[in-house]
Amino acid sequence: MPYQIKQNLRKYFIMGSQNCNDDPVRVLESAVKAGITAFQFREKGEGSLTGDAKLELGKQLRAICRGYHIPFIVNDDVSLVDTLDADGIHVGQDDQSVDELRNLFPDKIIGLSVSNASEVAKSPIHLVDYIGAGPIFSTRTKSDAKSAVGVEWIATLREQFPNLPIVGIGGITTENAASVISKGADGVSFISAITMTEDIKEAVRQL
Ligand SMILES: Cc1ncc(COP(=O)(O)OP(=O)(O)O)c(N)n1
Ligand SMILES: Cc1nc(C(=O)O)sc1CCOP(=O)(O)O
Ligand SMILES: [Mg+2]
Repeated sequence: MPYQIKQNLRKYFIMGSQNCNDDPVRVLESAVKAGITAFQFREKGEGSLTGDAKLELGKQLRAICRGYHIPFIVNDDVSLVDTLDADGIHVGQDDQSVDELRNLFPDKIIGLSVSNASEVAKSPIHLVDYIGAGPIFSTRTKSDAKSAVGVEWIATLREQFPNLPIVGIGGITTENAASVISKGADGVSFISAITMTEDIKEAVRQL
């Protein structure tokens, strides 16, 4: 794996066309130029693309990440991993199992969401490359998001897993990102902090 996962989690941008008011290709280009360290293609939810249109957008976004040497991770959609030659996949508790994914993709990055202790207890944490912890703050971006768990969830995970790469997610903004890092996260992941800002360069700098 050519990436140093902890460093690459530092400013982890997630996005699909449904999140963007502007052209998603331009949004990602601005974000990578501004210094994001990883990208997740999450074409999901109301207004999202499907079929060939999703694939075509994925190809364009994948090419941008390749050009800037940042990991391109797909959300949920296992079929896209090989088709887009993604660097990895992010799944949640209700998606394809990590055990199956690790068998399918021994050398890819696998990220898993965990929101509470019981999810941790039933997850094969030893098989994943990083965990997404959240929602740390309340979010309006994901309609089925759980209730906010707060920054203490990061501290709890860090105590239990001193070396595991951890990224916070959910409601993370330029104002609160530092509080997530201060509790032990390796990085922050965010959608609206970039897709809803007027100034992507400045938002990435502050994040
Ligand atoms: C980095 C990161 N963390 C958590 C999630 C959420 O994944 P999931 O619970 O599977 O929800 P969806 O994103 O699939 O709606 C994530 N995508 N990325
Ligand atoms: C995709 C996603 N997953 C979450 C989780 O808690 O697992 S919260 C979330 C949405 C993050 O968007 P924003 O940065 O705009 O709040
Ligand atoms: Mg999922």
